[in-house]
Amino acid sequence: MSKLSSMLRTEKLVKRYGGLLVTDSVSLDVREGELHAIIGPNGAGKTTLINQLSGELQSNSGKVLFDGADVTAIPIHHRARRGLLRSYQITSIFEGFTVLENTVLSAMGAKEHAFRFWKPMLAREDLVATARDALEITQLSALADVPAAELAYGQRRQLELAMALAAQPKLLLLDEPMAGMSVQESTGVVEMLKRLKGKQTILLIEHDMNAVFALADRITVLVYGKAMISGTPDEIRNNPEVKTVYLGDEAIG
Ligand SMILES: Nc1ncnc2c1ncn2[C@@H]1O[C@H](COP(=O)(O)OP(=O)(O)OP(=O)(O)O)[C@@H](O)[C@H]1O
Repeated sequence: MSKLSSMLRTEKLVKRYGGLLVTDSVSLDVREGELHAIIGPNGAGKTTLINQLSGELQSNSGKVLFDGADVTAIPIHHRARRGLLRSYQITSIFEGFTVLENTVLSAMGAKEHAFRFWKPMLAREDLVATARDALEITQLSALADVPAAELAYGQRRQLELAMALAAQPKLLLLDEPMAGMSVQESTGVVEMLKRLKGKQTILLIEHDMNAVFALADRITVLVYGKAMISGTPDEIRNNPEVKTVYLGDEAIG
């Protein structure tokens, strides 16, 4: 696949709640290798759209095409198994297991039906190597042997990301990965995403405009459920319609 090919595409995707059209015929294109951000004012429909992509919500009409296949009717866990993964969708963290063990479990779950071929977890060198890479990217290596129960909030969120990466998804859906984090922890996530850029296809929803404009290869602006425009950060920043939407909000970019 070339870099410009689509990893995820939607065609005229629709979600209605009664008379309320929350996703209004959205056609989106996330290319292989890019970090694509979705921004939009509160209530624009970002969370609804990501739920439709992950499979948590069924769409009323339209299509979700992932890695060349139509996954519109495919349930959430099967989408994840094909490599369309949302970070918090990872099996919950096992409190008594260490950071490394939790991450190895996630790597294992992605490769085979977990526990089917049970062996001592840390004897699986291939999985341990994958897990250690994920811990390095998320800067959790120093905490590898710490039980999950002892992690602070921000570190748990980092562990979720590490576990998501260890599952080696083809596309990672990240819904506000910095929410609830301290400034220092958020900076850590931005740095991590910079390191991942180009290596991992990511669809990011994030309210922090500075982070979005610093990170994204392309941005789609969602307004009242419609994809108003997709483009590079510069194209979005200089678009008069986008400026109008964000008028009164802090300056974007
Ligand atoms: N289950 C539901 N039933 C009815 N209306 C809903 C439901 N879920 C969301 N909505 C409505 O759909 C619209 C879009 O909501 P959504 O949470 O997707 O927006 P958002 O862009 O993620 O917002 P925010 O930036 O505030 O998180 C809102 O008007 C919301 O009230």
